[in-house]
Amino acid sequence: MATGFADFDVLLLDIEGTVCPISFVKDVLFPYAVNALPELLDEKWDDADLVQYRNAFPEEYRNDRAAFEAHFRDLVTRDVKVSYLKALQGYIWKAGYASGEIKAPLFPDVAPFMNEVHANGRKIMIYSSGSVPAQKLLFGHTNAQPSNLQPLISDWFDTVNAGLKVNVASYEAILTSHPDVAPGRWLFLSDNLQEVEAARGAGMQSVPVVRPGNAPLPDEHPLTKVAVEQFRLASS
Ligand SMILES: CSCCC(=O)C(=O)COP(=O)(O)O
Ligand SMILES: [Mg+2]
Repeated sequence: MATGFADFDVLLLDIEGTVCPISFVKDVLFPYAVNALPELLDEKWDDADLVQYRNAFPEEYRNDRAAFEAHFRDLVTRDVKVSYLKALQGYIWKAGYASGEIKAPLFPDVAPFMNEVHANGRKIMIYSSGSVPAQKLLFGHTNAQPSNLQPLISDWFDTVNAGLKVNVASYEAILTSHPDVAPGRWLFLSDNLQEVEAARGAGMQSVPVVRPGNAPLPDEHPLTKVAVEQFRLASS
C-alpha cells in the first residue's frame, strides 16, 4: 500500500466508496429516496417544484405516474447513473438532510485530511455520479465537527457538467474548466478502477482507494499495488 500523498495542487474526490461507505449510498440514501417517492408523487405530481425533474425523464414515463415510479425503482435497483435520476434523488434527499434523518458518515480520516489539504493552500474538488446539489447536501451534513465541509471545497463535478466517470473525456472536461492547473497536478481518488484509469488517461495522478465495505481490488490489476487505505499528506 502506498504512503501519504505529496505532490498535487488539486485533490479531486469521488464520494461513494471513497469518502463514505458504499453502504451509506446503497442502504441509506437510495432506500430513503425510493420510500419517499410515492408520497412525493401523491403530493407534488403536478407541482412546478417536481415537474422540472419529471420532465427530465424519458417521455414514456413522465406522464404516467405508475410507470414513472416503476422506472425510478428499476434505475435505483440497477444503480444506473443517469443524470435525470440523480437530479431527482438529490431533490428528495434535501428533506432528509434538513430534518436530520440523513447525515453523511465520512470515514474518520476524511475531514482531517480535507482540512490539512485546505490549510496547505491546495484545492479540493468533488467528482461524483451523484448530482452537484446532492454532493453539496452530503458535504453540508457530515458526521465531522463542524458538520459542514462545503467551505473546504472549491468546485463540484457530476455527470451533467463533466460526464460519465468512466470516460477519459469527462476528466478532460474537468481539466478544461481549470486551465490554470496542469493535468499532472491533480490527484483523483476513487474506489472504482475504471474511473482511476480514465483520470490517468487524461493525465491526472490517480490511485484507487481501499475502504471498509468496498469489494476487494483484483490482485492481478496493476493499480492494486498502489492502492491507498488511509488519507494523509506525506510528512515533509
Ligand atoms: C452525492 S451522494 C449520492 C451518490 C450517488 O448517487 C452515486 O451514485 C455515487 O456515485 P460515486 O460516483 O460517488 O461513487
Ligand atoms: Mg465511488
